[in-house]
Amino acid sequence: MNDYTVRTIRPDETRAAGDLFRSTLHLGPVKDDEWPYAERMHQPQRGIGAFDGELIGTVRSFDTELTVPGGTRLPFAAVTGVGVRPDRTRRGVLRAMMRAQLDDFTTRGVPLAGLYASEAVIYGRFGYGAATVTRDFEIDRRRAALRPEVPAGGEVSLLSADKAVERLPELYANLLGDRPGRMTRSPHWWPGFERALRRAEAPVTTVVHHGPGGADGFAQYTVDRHHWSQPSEMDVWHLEAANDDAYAGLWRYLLGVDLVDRIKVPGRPLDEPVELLLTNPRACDTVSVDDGLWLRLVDVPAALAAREYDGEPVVLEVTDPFLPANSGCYRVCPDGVSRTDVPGELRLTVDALAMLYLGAWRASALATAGRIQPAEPKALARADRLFATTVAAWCGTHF
Ligand SMILES: CC(=O)SCCNC(=O)CCNC(=O)[C@H](O)C(C)(C)COP(=O)(O)OP(=O)(O)OC[C@H]1O[C@@H](n2cnc3c(N)ncnc32)[C@H](O)[C@@H]1OP(=O)(O)O
Repeated sequence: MNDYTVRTIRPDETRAAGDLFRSTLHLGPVKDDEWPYAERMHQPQRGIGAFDGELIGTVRSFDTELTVPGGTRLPFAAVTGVGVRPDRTRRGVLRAMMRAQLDDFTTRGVPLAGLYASEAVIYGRFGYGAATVTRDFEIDRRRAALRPEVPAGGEVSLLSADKAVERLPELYANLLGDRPGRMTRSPHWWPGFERALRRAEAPVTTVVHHGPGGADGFAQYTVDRHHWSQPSEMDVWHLEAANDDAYAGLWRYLLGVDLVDRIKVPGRPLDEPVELLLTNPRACDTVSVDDGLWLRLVDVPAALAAREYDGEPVVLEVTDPFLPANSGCYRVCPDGVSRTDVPGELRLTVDALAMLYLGAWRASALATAGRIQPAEPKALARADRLFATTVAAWCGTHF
């Protein structure tokens, strides 16, 4: 029996909800001078709390859009702030909040939701699947020289913190492109960016790349340098380029920053050709490859219909225990997606479908792991082709 209730967080409870979430991550309450930023990150009516007399759990989201293969952008609920008080865990509080939140997305007609998972074992049961894969890499700057044929790039210029806050939202929107998994950054995302920029311990540097058509890329980084005799590290927080020239120009700049020994770049797309810029590709080390965005197809027919496909039809039999209206057979082909009574060729749960959806995982790889059960084994090769994408799925926006 549940001895708690789940309801929408009131505006006067927002700060307590934020602090509860922080405490579950072993962080202290938000400081008074940071609250003006943090408050703007909470979209009204999107916070959910569990109460048993006191607030014991919280989850929230903000509205944005996600690019799906083919370039269409779908409404997307960015889920964050998930936490349950440690003296109330493992009694179904998260499950009850996920129920309320996914029901709310369904009622409001939001086809996709996603999150970054603190642990990879939590969200599959609610239908979320790891739908992008990211790479962290590090460059030994002292060994990294650019190959002669690398494009020269354009001019790179510094941007003050005030100008970064003012100009980057529009610049980011202009260079978003159509890579699957990319998301628009809502007015509830940028305050976190501003807080990080203005409150960081080390100075944050923002640079913009200018091509023939104007600003077409930017990067942001800090340099950790304690003592002249110690190696110093650059941490690249953001690197966005609309084209190859901007990408090369930004790397030419970053590799040229003085008094830096190592450049650390987390959470990048798998197909980023950074090694190919270097005369010695081994100056770049992959440090880890991890799950990135966890995606939830809230409305399976709408989500399947919105993306592009290539190749021959496949019939998928999808099971969604948490949102059973999604369960059923779908005929998927480049001409469209329709529900069908024809028996499914490939059986899978909705979290595995999310792993397939942006093209990060091949159907045959999911079958190898038992995540897809093929009633018709030949359908795997067709599904591999149908769901393949020309560029790797990548979100690049942490929330
Ligand atoms: C998107 C984000 O914000 S990521 C941040 C997530 N937050 C954190 O990691 C903070 C620390 N952890 C917590 O606050 C909590 O442990 C939570 C939110 C992860 C889980 O909350 P709980 O109320 O304990 O989850 P609940 O009791 O509803 O569990 C639901 C199911 O998930 C499982 N589960 C929940 N958390 C975990 C975990 N950390 N590891 C393994 N299994 C877990 C439960 O065993 C249960 O399994 P079942 O479906 O077989 O019954």
